[in-house]
Amino acid sequence: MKSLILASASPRRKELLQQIGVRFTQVSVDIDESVLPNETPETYVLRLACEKSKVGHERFADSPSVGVLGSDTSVVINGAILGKPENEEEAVSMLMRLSGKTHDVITGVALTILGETKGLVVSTKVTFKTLNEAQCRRYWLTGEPQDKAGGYGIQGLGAVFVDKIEGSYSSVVGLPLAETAELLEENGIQYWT
Ligand SMILES: Cc1cn([C@H]2C[C@H](O)[C@@H](COP(=O)(O)OP(=O)(O)OP(=O)(O)O)O2)c(=O)[nH]c1=O
Repeated sequence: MKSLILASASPRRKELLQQIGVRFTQVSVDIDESVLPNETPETYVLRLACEKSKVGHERFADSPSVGVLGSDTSVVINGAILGKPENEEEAVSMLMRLSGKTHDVITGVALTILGETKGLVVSTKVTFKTLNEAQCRRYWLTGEPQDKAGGYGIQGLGAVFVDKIEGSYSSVVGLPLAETAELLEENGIQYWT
């Protein structure tokens, strides 16, 4: 049987993969997440997902049949990529940019196995209610925006900002489950075990 490694430090990706009954081990990998000049958001998240998966796989060079899954999530509004906010001002400005508008949450997923890396990108539309600055500052104090793309968590306290979602909920949280299950199955890794 082929085994799977999740190359991620994210507790949410771990929970999502557990949710569909995949057996795996989690390892964290550190890569440079800077955006390259002229890189589109889709190319960016796919490149990072592939890098996380390849860097993770290098650690298992002796076992090429081990599958390594990497993933990356970004929030995109009017073509601009929003990563994780570094401070309160950045978080408030990100959230006010998303206020009353529809943005895309894009997640890249990649699997490296037997010397090959296969990847995909899933895009989901999220529409925010109108927010005010005081609310965004109060939200920052909860500690939730700090480690999340776009500065919010749909699965947590940030759910109150969301008016509508079109597409994959799990992809917004960090791992599109339907598409990931298909990618794993095509490569001989089971879910629902
Ligand atoms: C929009 C949104 C993002 N996020 C999270 C998903 C990702 O974990 C994070 C974006 O950062 P990523 O760089 O994609 O992932 P990560 O640093 O958490 O983990 P790793 O690189 O080790 O795999 O934002 C939510 O949890 N909820 C949301 O609603």
